Amino acid sequence: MEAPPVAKRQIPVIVLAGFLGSGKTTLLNHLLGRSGGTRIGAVVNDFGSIEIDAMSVAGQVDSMVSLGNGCLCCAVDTSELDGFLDKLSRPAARIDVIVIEASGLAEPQELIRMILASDNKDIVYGGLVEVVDAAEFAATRARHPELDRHVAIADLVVLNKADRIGDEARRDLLAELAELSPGTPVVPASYGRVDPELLFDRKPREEDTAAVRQLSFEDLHAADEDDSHGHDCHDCHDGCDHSGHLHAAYESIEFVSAEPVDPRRLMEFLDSRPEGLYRIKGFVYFGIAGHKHKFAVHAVGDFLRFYPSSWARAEERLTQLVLIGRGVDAGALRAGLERCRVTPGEPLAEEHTMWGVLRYAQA
Ligand SMILES: Nc1nc2c(ncn2[C@@H]2O[C@H](COP(=O)(O)OP(=O)(O)OP(=O)(O)O)[C@@H](O)[C@H]2O)c(=O)[nH]1
Repeated sequence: MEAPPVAKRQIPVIVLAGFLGSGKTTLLNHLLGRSGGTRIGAVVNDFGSIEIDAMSVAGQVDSMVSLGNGCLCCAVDTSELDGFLDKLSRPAARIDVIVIEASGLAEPQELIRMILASDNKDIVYGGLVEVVDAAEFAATRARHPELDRHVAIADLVVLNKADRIGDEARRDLLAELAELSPGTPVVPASYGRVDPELLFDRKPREEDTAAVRQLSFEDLHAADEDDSHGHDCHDCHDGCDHSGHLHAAYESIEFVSAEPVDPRRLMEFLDSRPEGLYRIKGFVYFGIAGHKHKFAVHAVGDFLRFYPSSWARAEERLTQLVLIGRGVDAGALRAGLERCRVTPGEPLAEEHTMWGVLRYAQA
């Protein structure tokens, strides 16, 4: 008798969602660092056209496709996402699990719908992980009741930034989340440090031979560069209705400067940021003696941190910022950032002007 055909294992596709700044990239980087022998393919969706998330993940994984400038959740049809999933599920990529990091304004149910509608037989929907910012959840939920729905459909809720709240707030939040999504596991975590086994089966690490080398970002990317262009909702003339989407009311403002940025002027800008400007992320180059390294910057609501790190060899010294907010005056914000630029011929500020920045620095 002929043996029954062995079912081909399908690659689970996990959606990693959560509101702006909740800690999705941090969690994804944690997973990538702790994946053992499991090869993770990542799809990263930045809201702004400067791909800050993609840059923050790229160093950790080489099997990644990146989609900037708009929410993947409102791609008109599924072919764009299918293209990404096809690349990552090619046998040569030897990927075990695919994680889609949604933009902080994406509608997870739309992404799930797209995965379920995919023609790709090599993949299977692997669940929704919703990251919740423990410190901001109450305020965010009040502004965006839609978030309740995201939590309700999650398969796993990560109550992130647990380090920023006390025991009582934690108990209250756990009770609230249990009410929103009865029966769904909720895992408190700091800096996204969850056990990867909660999301996928981890394989023991193989020896790093050429044969099992991860596909390089370029391998995947260069094959079809055009595929990496996102569908920008702001330019959407397809008649699809995104008005109920979280991102409908938000806009992103980008700033790039090859000239160094003046630390005092930047701190003045940051200290006076308007309330509607919920999220700032990117990298800053101050160029001041003793502080020439790369400063990642993150603002989430009132929270502000700089993270000094090294520039990659030959990396261009650039300041690249994405600001995301609603009801903000984009022109005024752009003008404010322009004032931070050190103009050609202007002497660089002295070292002590970095103090304002260093107060918010975290190693
Ligand atoms: N205190 C604290 N900060 C955290 C934690 N997790 C993430 N952060 C910080 O929160 C900020 C935002 O984290 P990201 O991982 O970039 O958040 P994100 O959800 O990917 O952000 P968007 O892509 O803009 O929606 C960064 O400054 C992180 O270092 C945590 O558990 N505790």
